[in-house]
Amino acid sequence: MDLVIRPGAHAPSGVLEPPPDKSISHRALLGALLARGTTIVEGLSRALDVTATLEAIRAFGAVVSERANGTLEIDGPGIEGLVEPEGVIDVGNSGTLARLGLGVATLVPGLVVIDGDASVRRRPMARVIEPLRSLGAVIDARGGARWLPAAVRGARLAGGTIELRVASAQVKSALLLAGLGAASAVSVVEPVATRPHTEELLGLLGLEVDEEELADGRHRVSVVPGTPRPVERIVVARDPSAAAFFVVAAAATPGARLEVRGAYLGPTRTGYLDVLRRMGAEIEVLGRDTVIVRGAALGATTIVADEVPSLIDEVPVLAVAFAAARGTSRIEGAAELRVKESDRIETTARMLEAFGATVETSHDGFVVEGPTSPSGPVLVDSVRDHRIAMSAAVWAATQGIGARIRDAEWVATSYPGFVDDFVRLCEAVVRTED
Ligand SMILES: O=C(O)C1=C[C@@H](OP(=O)(O)O)[C@@H](O)[C@H](O)C1
Ligand SMILES: C=C(OP(=O)(O)O)C(=O)O
Repeated sequence: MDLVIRPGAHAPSGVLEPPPDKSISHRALLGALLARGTTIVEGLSRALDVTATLEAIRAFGAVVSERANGTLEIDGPGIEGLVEPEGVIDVGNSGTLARLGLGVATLVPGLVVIDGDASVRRRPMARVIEPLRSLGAVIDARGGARWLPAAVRGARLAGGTIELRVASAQVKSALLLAGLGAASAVSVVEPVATRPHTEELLGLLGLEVDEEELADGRHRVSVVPGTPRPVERIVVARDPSAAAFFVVAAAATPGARLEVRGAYLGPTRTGYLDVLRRMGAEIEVLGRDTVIVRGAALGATTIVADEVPSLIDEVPVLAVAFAAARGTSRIEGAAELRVKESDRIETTARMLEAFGATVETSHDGFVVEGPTSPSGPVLVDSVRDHRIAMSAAVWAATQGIGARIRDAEWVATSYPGFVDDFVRLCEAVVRTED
């Protein structure tokens, strides 16, 4: 489906309550699965990636019922009661479910086969499979244990310390979840701290989780194996990464004002706010979860490797801010972008070029010469990557130009209500075409 945006929209303004956080939603469901008893999950994301996790926990033995008010009541079998799924676990487009699912599968007695769509089949799995195997997991996968589909045979793992080369919350999470059934503690050392949602969940489930900042700047997290106790209620915070499309567009437009309410604002998720601040936008955080954005004429900046985990999913839309800013902006140390839903170094560059921007890519980042003054209409291929589609839509709106975004239905991967929020906040007139 193509999204056709008529000329005449404007930068987002008003109040945004972003959708529920995708990362936290995945964890809430896995927590409800691994704790034996009933958990109420409030405000779960309806993103397709999370729907895949909901199906997965059902296949592992959770019983899920939806209440009239939209909250979910989940009866989890607990680690001891996990069941061997009848069919393949289909992760769809979700790298998070693929990686965390490999960790959980080691706890399941019997065989678990995990597969996903064409994009997930291209994403690296050795980064999870190799360390799990080193703890005793029995896993095989396509291409010499590098790609999905993968097959896991439940086994009791040994404890130990794993030192990761890539900063990945997904890999860390897979190891911590698998560690729940290990013979002794599992520790993960990551080069830079990544999002802590699995650690937060395990703490909520009454498990012992330790964290330490090492002298060389790395971050160590350990979990002591144990039985999760059910949490009565998990309330999912709103998604700062979904908010980012509108926040960046407002920040890059002098005179625009946007208020975002209810978003998770933990330090590993808000790197993009720091970047926008140093580019000149006025960003104010009120209380625990409200952000007021006032747009400005932005100046150029450089994003360096250590910051990347705190804004990894926001890079396609931050690239729009780069293109709008005066001067040369760059991002480096971001090779991880090459192994997301698309190769986001190349696909972000193509998206910017469709608007007339000057971009040069490197192996681990790109450089953008701004400012760009796009004239419409523009044609952007989303390459079935939700974040490319949404970044292009908000940029077209800030410029008031017409745009056609191919395969825009993929926004539902993370933000099913995106088009509604876009139409309301940007006063956009849109139509969809098959
Ligand atoms: O753990 C998570 O929920 C996620 C971690 C990130 O991946 P990596 O940490 O593997 O880079 C991010 O890109 C993804 O959208 C969600
Ligand atoms: C990379 C993303 O998700 P995942 O890794 O779960 O597919 C994303 O949402 O941008």
